[in-house]
Amino acid sequence: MTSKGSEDEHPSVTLFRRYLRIRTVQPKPDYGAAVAFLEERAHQLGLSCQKVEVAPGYVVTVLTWPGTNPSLSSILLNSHTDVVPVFEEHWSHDPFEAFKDSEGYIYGRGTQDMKCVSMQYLEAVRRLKVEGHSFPRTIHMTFVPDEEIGGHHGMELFVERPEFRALRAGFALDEGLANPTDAFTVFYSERSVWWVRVTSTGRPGHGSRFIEDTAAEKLHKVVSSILAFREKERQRLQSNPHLKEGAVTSVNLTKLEGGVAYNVVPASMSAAFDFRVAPDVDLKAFEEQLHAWCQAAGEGVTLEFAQKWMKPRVTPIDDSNPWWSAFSRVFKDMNLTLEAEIFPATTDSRYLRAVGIPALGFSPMNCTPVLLHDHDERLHEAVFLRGIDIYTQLLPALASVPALPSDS
Ligand SMILES: CSCC[C@H](NC=O)C(=O)O
Ligand SMILES: [Zn+2]
Ligand SMILES: [Zn+2]
Repeated sequence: MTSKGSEDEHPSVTLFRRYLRIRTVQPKPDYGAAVAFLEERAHQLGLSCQKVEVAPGYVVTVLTWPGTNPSLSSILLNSHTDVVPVFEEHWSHDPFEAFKDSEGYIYGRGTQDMKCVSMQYLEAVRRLKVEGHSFPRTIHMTFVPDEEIGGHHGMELFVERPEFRALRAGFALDEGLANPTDAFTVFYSERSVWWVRVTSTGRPGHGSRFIEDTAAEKLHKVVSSILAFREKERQRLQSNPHLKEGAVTSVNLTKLEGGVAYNVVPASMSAAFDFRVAPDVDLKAFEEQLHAWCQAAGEGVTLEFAQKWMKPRVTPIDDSNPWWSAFSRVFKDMNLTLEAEIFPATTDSRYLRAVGIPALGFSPMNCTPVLLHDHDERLHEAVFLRGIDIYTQLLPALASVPALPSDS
């Protein structure tokens, strides 16, 4: 049993565990320490390192391995540096110690989401460089802040910057999810996040009376309509084995607010919903449906958006897309099974796809339960190391895709 790394530990695993110990945990991530760590890696690997401060205190770090043909567009390997908070009392080990048990499981916040991927990119590049390879296309590794709370101080701003355009990204890889089976999952689109607050107003009065037109009754109607829709989508998913989670629209009631006392009927109450809208849904019609449910509940029921993504995009997964052909060919050649899905939640890939860059979400973790944002998030060191092998095959294939019409 070891918790700190031992003589015979693979150096890539030791590096991964060092990165896990940096507390880039929301809501107060230590971004400075992460950037310093990445600068050190750039130095070690002989890569240039650019720091782009997209908002005060929010730095995007870009490590670049130049290709031999600068006229070609580049490959962007993206990962976020922040991680979500923990409920420490529910963890078997300190989530920021990077404890490794006797079987080789590494426990820690970010082991799956997504410090593993950041280190796998770096270690694959290191290995390829050491072996003396070079490829036509430039490879940029971007390490972005703020993803876990929406990327509004990260990728959303970065894609608008001249420094981003100067990267000339032709294709991007970003995060995916673990797969508990022997197969790997790749994500070619994602659902649109809509956070909706419904506010209902009505007549107040004494809690002992049958007051007409109360805020609570009307809010109840809206909640019922939305939860009935939820059930319909749930059934649709459950009854069709070909449908995966990302292909239907989900919604959860996540907050109920209002009221001041047991015996005072409040004049206002609200409910908050987290919608994830499937990419084939007509968003205009869906918004009209939401308004219709509010209207049907009565007077004085309104809705507002805290998040409203309106640019769903799908990266083609057929041979019309040369990036897909190169990506999927590697899995065929390695005899690995790949399952293509729509990402059920939200990642920074949406910003990349929205500015026209084809992007695939991929975190090389098979035979691994999905534990992102969960207690005891962990990854087996062998799965982590296998991921480096996979990128060591993927990067040459992607960075050698011949010139495309979009390159000129
Ligand atoms: C509105 S942005 C929220 C982003 C977050 N991403 C990862 O978990 C998510 O809830 O999907
Ligand atoms: Zn993530
Ligand atoms: Zn996350």
